[in-house]
Amino acid sequence: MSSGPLLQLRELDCGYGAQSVVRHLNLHLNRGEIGCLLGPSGCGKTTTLRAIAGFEPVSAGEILLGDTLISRKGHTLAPEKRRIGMVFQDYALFPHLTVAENVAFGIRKQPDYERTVRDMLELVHLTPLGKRYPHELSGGQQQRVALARALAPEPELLLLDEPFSNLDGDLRRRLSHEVREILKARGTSAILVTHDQEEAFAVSDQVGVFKDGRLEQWDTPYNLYHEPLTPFVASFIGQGYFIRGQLLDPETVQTELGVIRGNRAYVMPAGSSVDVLLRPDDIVYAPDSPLKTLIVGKTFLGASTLYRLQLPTGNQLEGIFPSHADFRTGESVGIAIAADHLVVFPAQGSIAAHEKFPESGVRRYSSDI
Ligand SMILES: Nc1ncnc2c1ncn2[C@@H]1O[C@H](COP(=O)(O)OP(=O)(O)OP(=O)(O)O)[C@@H](O)[C@H]1O
Repeated sequence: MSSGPLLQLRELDCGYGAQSVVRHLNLHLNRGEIGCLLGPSGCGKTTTLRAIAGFEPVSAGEILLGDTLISRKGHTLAPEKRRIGMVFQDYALFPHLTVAENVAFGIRKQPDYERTVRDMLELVHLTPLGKRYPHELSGGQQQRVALARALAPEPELLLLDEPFSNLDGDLRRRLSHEVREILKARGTSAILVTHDQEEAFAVSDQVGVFKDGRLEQWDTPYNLYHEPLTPFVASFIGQGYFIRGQLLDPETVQTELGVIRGNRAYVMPAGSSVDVLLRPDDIVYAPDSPLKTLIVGKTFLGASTLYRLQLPTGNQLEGIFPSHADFRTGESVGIAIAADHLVVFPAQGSIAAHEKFPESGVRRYSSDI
């Protein structure tokens, strides 16, 4: 299999009629990779997916699949000519066809289609259920049939639109891992749309975080968490708090927790007021540390415990400690900061800051809350 970009979106604009939804979108997906479009409701994920599938025209920019230009303004290659498969949230199986007939639907004209159907059913672990009808299957089984049906014609790219959102907790997690394994085993490239971060991270190699029709960052899950490029990505991905600090030099910040030194250099002038991102795993239990905090909340998570910690100023943070170290609310504990991926942004309210925080798993200045 050749590597290199399979899908390229260049300066893409698309929407509905005169309404522009997605603007200046650039991304590329290499062959064999799984990408994900992640973001709050209404930010344009499904619109982008539909443009890739060929269901919506584009108003500027272009989409390439391999070397073929499949969309640009005034030209939309028909969906059935794109070699792109789709899996939908509601499975969209044909109710009057059996499982095997559903899987065979797009390949019936191929001479050895029966063998392909058998292989596909085996791939998705549904061999014994080939003669059943969709209404005789669970939600997870129906989604596996939809996956087998989409993979049977060997698409170059598979698009999955919120494929697990009708399934609940545990099944959702299991099926998302299973789908990743199946796609990886076949080397199938895919783009998944979801608003569930855990699912995005479990399935994808690259994740794009959308905000208001713009892609803020297209990156690995690790980089999105540890090296967010914008305050929105920092707050949308993961949990944590922003605390106020002052940049001492490109890698060092003075905060109420003392001096924090990271491994990234910031180009803002020394003395700049900054917001420092502290995630729960940046705060470590350190019994001998002079830095003491008061435990004001506690959530037992099994292997670890998430503590809400109050600083002497009244500001709060969250810290995640191994659950062997068990403390009660009201106790004082020593902490240290292990934020080698130091993430800072111009302080909100300062001249350099221009971002708003519309929603977040990350909060700022917790004493304000
Ligand atoms: N058929 C349509 N006609 C006009 N506007 C639409 C249409 N479909 C979606 N929109 C609008 O386009 C914007 C983006 O919608 P889209 O479905 O792409 O968002 P999304 O990120 O997939 O959201 P969600 O997670 O809720 O599915 C929204 O403002 C939505 O109201």
